[in-house]
Amino acid sequence: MKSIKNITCIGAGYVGGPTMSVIAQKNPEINVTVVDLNTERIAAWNDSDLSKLPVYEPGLDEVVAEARGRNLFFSTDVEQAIDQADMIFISVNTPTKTYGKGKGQAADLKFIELCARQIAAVATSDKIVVEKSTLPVRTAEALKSILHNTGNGVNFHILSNPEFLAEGTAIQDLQNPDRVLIGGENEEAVQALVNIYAAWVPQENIITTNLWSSELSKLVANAFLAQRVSSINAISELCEATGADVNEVAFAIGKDSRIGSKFLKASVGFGGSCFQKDILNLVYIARTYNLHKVADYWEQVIIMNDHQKERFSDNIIKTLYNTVNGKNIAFLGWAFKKDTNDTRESAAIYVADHLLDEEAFITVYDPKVSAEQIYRDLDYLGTRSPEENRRLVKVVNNPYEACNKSHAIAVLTEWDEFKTYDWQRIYQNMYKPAFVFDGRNILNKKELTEKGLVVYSIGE
Ligand SMILES: NC(=O)c1ccc[n+]([C@@H]2O[C@H](COP(=O)([O-])OP(=O)(O)OC[C@H]3O[C@@H](n4cnc5c(N)ncnc54)[C@H](O)[C@@H]3O)[C@@H](O)[C@H]2O)c1
Ligand SMILES: O=c1ccn([C@@H]2O[C@H](COP(=O)(O)OP(=O)(O)O[C@H]3O[C@H](CO)[C@@H](O)[C@H](O)[C@H]3O)[C@@H](O)[C@H]2O)c(=O)[nH]1
Repeated sequence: MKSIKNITCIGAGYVGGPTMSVIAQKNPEINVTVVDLNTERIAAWNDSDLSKLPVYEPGLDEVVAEARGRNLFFSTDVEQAIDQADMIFISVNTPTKTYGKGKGQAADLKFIELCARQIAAVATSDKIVVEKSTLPVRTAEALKSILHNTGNGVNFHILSNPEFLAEGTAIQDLQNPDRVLIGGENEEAVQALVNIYAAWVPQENIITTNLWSSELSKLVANAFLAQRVSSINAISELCEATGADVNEVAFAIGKDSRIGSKFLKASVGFGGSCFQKDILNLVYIARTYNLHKVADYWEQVIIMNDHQKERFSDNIIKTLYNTVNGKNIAFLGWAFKKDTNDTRESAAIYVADHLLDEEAFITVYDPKVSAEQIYRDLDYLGTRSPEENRRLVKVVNNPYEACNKSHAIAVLTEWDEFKTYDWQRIYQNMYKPAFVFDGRNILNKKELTEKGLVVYSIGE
């Protein structure tokens, strides 16, 4: 197989953009073109002002500055990029289906299929097609079927190469991955992709498996990670009932090297575009194989997460004397975790929706999320009219303004800056008792209590 000179990635989102930037940075001799149908997104990737990149990730601007225009290109010309490429990554979205069979659980593969059909229609030379998107196990079979039936004599090899980066630490994760996973049948094709990663990843961290193990491992990794969060969140409720402290319990059990200390932070519930979607997908797959006990087991991870979000907003309502009607609740944070502008499935959306049902007024401050995005998230739920969402929810650029004249503050994202605020000043400008609900256990409860605030944390 000839060496790879041109890579194309279809999908310039949270995965395609950062992943290809790092591949281009580490392989200056390979031309990497990232294409997307979304012209606005591509324009933002090409913006000379690096603060306008469509994805906020610490360190991403530097990588883009180094590679863009040299061997990293962003374009809307999907067909040309497909035709030129030796290797094509498919990194498009695979959301949960919102219609038809499998609605609410199965992954919607229409974007993936569209890519395969477009590759089949355009390709005039042999290609390696890499599944970068997270996909149900055995999706490669469907891709093969579409690509191998073009009748135009072009050969396709399909690889699975799931991405394990976490948002907020994407560049660090990409530059120093715990492992790179490559699944495939054709040894030369596998080796071609190994070579690309070997430019910076030690060989022992590049794992090769069969296609199905690779596809399934991605879903399983997310299920295991999310399961740890739901497990500690389940224990947080028991801590609140018994006088134990979940932070102490997590620390104590995490010291056992068999358990480990990571991913044991109790919270208002996990969010993000992946955990829920991928577990629902795993549950759906298990059910299609009639493995109902397996499906029920993993479904509990989601059930517990929904319960945790609901418990958080219920506690706010209960503490505020059983009504938040007409009261001002300040939200610190809207993103699903710190250091990202991504809000997909953020716990903040569901907590807000619950409080708005109770006719609270909410003022949101998030250092990276725009007002348009916050309203889009609420409108998407369809619980109330867009006008009503705008009447009840205000978005501000200053945290002190958000907290001013509030009856309660809810911390929904663990942004570092929240810890360094002048909490005395915040206290002075709030209605009393001045309640704080720390959904991330990041604030210094003792200090805030001394200043007069009444602080509720998770699992304490
Ligand atoms: N976000 C993460 O942290 C993360 C991490 C690992 C894996 N994943 C997986 O990676 C995949 C992509 O996730 P994402 O967060 O980057 O999604 P995203 O929505 O940010 O980006 C997907 C992009 O693909 C584009 N697209 C869709 N169909 C297209 C087509 N036919 N031609 C050209 N462009 C097209 C969309 O316009 C969009 O910009 C998903 O399967 C996801 O599960 C995501
Ligand atoms: O101890 C913890 C750890 C995480 N979270 C929450 O869990 C969610 C997910 O966090 P994280 O996993 O750090 O971010 P993601 O970007 O969603 O990354 C996950 O999902 C990606 C998409 O598939 C995978 O690539 C990553 O490996 C996997 O960590 C966030 O809301 C976090 O606040 C907690 O509440 N407690």
